[in-house]
Amino acid sequence: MASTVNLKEANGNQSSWDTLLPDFPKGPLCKYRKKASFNWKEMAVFLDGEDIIQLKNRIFSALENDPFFAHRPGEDLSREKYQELTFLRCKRLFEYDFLTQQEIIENPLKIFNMVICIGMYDWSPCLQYFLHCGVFAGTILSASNRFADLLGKVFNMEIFGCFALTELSHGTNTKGIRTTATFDRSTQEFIINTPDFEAAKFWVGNMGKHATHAVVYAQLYTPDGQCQGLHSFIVQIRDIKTLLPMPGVMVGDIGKKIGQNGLDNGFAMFHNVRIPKENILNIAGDVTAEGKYSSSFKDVKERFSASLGSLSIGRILITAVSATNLKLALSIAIRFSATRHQFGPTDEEEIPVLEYQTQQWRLLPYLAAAYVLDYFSKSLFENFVEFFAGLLTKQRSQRQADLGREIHALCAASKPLSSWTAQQAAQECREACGGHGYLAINRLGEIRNDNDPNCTYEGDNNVLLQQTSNYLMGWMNCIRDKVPFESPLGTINFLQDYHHILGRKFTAVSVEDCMDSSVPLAAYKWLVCYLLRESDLKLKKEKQSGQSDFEAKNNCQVYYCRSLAIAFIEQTVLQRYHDYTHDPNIPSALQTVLKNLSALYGLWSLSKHLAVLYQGGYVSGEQAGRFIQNAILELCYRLKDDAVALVDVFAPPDFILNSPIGKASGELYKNMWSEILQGNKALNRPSWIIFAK
Ligand SMILES: CCCCCCCCCCCCCCCCCCCCCCCC(=O)SCCNC(=O)CCNC(=O)[C@H](O)C(C)(C)COP(=O)(O)OP(=O)(O)OC[C@H]1O[C@@H](n2cnc3c(N)ncnc32)[C@H](O)[C@@H]1OP(=O)(O)O
Ligand SMILES: Cc1cc2nc3c(=O)[nH]c(=O)nc-3n(C[C@H](O)[C@H](O)[C@H](O)COP(=O)(O)OP(=O)(O)OC[C@H]3O[C@@H](n4cnc5c(N)ncnc54)[C@H](O)[C@@H]3O)c2cc1C
Repeated sequence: MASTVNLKEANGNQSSWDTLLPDFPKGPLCKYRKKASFNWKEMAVFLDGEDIIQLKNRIFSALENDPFFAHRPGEDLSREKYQELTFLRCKRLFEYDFLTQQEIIENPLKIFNMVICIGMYDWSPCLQYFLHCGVFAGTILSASNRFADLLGKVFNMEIFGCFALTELSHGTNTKGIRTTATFDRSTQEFIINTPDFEAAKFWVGNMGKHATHAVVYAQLYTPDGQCQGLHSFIVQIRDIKTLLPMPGVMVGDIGKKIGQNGLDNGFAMFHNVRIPKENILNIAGDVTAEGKYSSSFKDVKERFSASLGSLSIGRILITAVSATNLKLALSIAIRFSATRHQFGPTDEEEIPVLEYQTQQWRLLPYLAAAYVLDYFSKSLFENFVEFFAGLLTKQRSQRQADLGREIHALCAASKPLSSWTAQQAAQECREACGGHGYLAINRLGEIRNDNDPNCTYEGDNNVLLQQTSNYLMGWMNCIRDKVPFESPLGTINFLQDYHHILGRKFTAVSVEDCMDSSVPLAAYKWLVCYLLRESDLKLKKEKQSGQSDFEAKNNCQVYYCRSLAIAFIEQTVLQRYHDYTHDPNIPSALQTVLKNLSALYGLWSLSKHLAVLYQGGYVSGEQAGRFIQNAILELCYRLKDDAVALVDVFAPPDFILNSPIGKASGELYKNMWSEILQGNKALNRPSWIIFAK
């Protein structure tokens, strides 16, 4: 299957790369930089293109030169101050107006990169900004063009928006949402009600302190008393000038979280709040003036998916956000590992900890994952852009519907894969930096805590994976009946070969044989088919033993459907990266390192499934497992001299990375020491000490 992100010409030469990407300061990292097998600037230009690098430079330099974004070493901000600063920063982002509408239309990847650049600095202002003008405004935009006036106010920041789906007692289970919107024919209004406090909107980003308007999800009731299912409505929750709650609205802040504390997450209850009929976002359906429900979707299920369709972009971006956290954590841990010397072959000579096999094995597969997931999130974003264009032009073709389902199935698994990978990596990076990794100024704790909710919001990871396995299981009838099938993005097309693939075996006879990503890719195809077959058999067995559909499905998750969804997304992510890195147009100087990254990611991910590969008979004997393990170690070894250059490609400037041990100079101790001493309280005498006389 061809990937959608075009291979970008790494055109230009050293001098044009130098203009875009200045050299790093000289220092202890030079030793590794000299050993790299490729030019990091060529790689950066190849991966992003000059246009995107210019955008990144523009954003990074604006933040660095703006006093609102200044770092304050040693200062512990209170939550309230942090929320205030976040809001002021968010306002500044509007003033910068980094991208014009035209630029976004010409290259939608620019908005994607903008999310990442701002998030690299701090996720709180980034999420605040994009919840308002991405999630809130994007949901409205995809519904209808009758809200042009309101959208104008969004982009002028005259109003401030949030996206209110979750309630205190239901989140992932959106069918359990209990807020109601009842149509009143006599006034042509909807009446929004919260039945009790357990149905209060809860967790809503921007709602705690700032939002004036919310997209509120509620069960729509027509005057005949019928519930027409989940729909979304624009509801004003605070006065635009005073920020006092609107009549009938109780709104507040939910308090301190584990991370992302600049963002104000809030709750709201509605008591007979009246909104004009026009405020329904008629994505799934609408109500006539007489109170009749109408929908262009033929069944309840389709309506349900349409009303939740806007969640896909969030999940794709969370895939990218998590990959970004992976990059941040690795930039710090790899630069640290290349400059931190401990132990050595003799008493006189200490070696960088990156030279230890264990350190390489702990970090370098995550480095490969950062490259692979970054590429995947971009390519999936581009798939989404195609889908979104269809949505805006009201396409109702079968392809459009199938594309929506496929993107949903992909991002419902790529979000878990990416967020979990980043979460585990952040912890590994923290430990890989020893005690210094635990010092807050080095930022690994913040990265870990800010990444954490990526595993939960926009749908809990474990529950979302069920969407992907449901999608895959849905193809079983075609597979069994040998009916030809394909999907718009082609991600399931290989399943047509299901019967053949199941007969295949692992054929590598040496470690060298395993060094290309085609080896894990072939194994993954077998694994997906095997887990699909086993999940299908297990489901049948559960049903035959008298379990209800609900119970049967639940009893098929662990070791079956859950593993299936994970194997499928790992396979898909790897397939895209394999195709990308094996394209003959890749500049020759970059080919080897990119292929090594692809092979390492594939083998390392696959190695977590070794038990199932043996269990199902795809591999047998002692040697096969050994080959895979040794190939992983060999690839880590081959990549270790490239590791610093590989993080140089994606690490943001020092100001943005904001970690003394991760600075580009590699002056690990000088940087830490000066940061500690800059802290205004480092040498203070405590004011509270009173010694006994
Ligand atoms: C040219 C310009 C282009 C520009 C492009 C646009 C750019 C815009 C930029 C925007 C920037 C945005 C920046 C965002 C920044 C990123 C960070 C985001 C930070 C987020 C903060 C947090 C926000 C939130 O958390 S909001 C709350 C989110 N809540 C959830 O996600 C709830 C999760 N639960 C669910 O979605 C569902 O209930 C689910 C999926 C668990 C299903 O539940 P259930 O079991 O009850 O249903 P099923 O029976 O399985 O489903 C029925 C049917 O529907 C299908 N379906 C469900 N969901 C979807 C969907 N989203 N899309 C499509 N289809 C769906 C499901 O597959 C079933 O279909 P079948 O065919 O019957 O199987
Ligand atoms: C920082 C943050 C910001 C947020 N921002 C917003 C926002 O702006 N707007 C908004 O509307 N919401 C927001 N949310 C809410 C978020 O979308 C929900 O928390 C999320 O969808 C998970 O739902 P839940 O909390 O109800 O978890 P639950 O669905 O109750 O899950 C609890 C546990 O039960 C397990 N579980 C549940 N169902 C099943 C099942 N069928 N099978 C197996 N296991 C199951 C889950 O795996 C999980 O471990 C935010 C949340 C956070 C943490």
